[in-house]
Amino acid sequence: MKIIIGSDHAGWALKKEILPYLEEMGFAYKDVGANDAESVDYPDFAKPVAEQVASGDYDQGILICGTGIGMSITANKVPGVRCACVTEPFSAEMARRHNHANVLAMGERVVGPGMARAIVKQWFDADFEGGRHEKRVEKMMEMDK
Ligand SMILES: O=C(CO)[C@H](O)[C@H](O)[C@H](O)COP(=O)(O)O
Repeated sequence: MKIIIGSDHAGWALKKEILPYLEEMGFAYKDVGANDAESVDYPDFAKPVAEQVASGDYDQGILICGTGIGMSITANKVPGVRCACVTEPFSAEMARRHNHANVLAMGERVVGPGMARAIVKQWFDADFEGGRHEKRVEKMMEMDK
């Protein structure tokens, strides 16, 4: 599992908490920044993460900003990306099992480090179920064409 992760200044501190957890889980990751709390623009980080997931260079992306919303709106503009902005583990699991989501967005101003770890665990523990969800995801992806 290859993961690409990015944040803006408002998600940087939470990203720092998540990176060692990814290592604990045995995942290789690439961090595209931000690298400190200096104010930056979230699309500058969401775009490269989303593009490199869409291209297949990475299996999954993680994006963290203040709320996760700006990151998710930006990521979902890239064809092939299914980004879910998640605030608790049940939605993380469902986003993977039903929506075949390939980018996780979270907000540092919304979830604490413990909740974020629980979200990340559920995200990577869950797999796409296929079946009745297959054609629904296909219908979504048709809109990228
Ligand atoms: O895009 C966002 C909201 O949808 C992110 O939460 C940003 O991190 C946030 O807008 C940054 O806010 P700031 O006041 O510039 O720190």
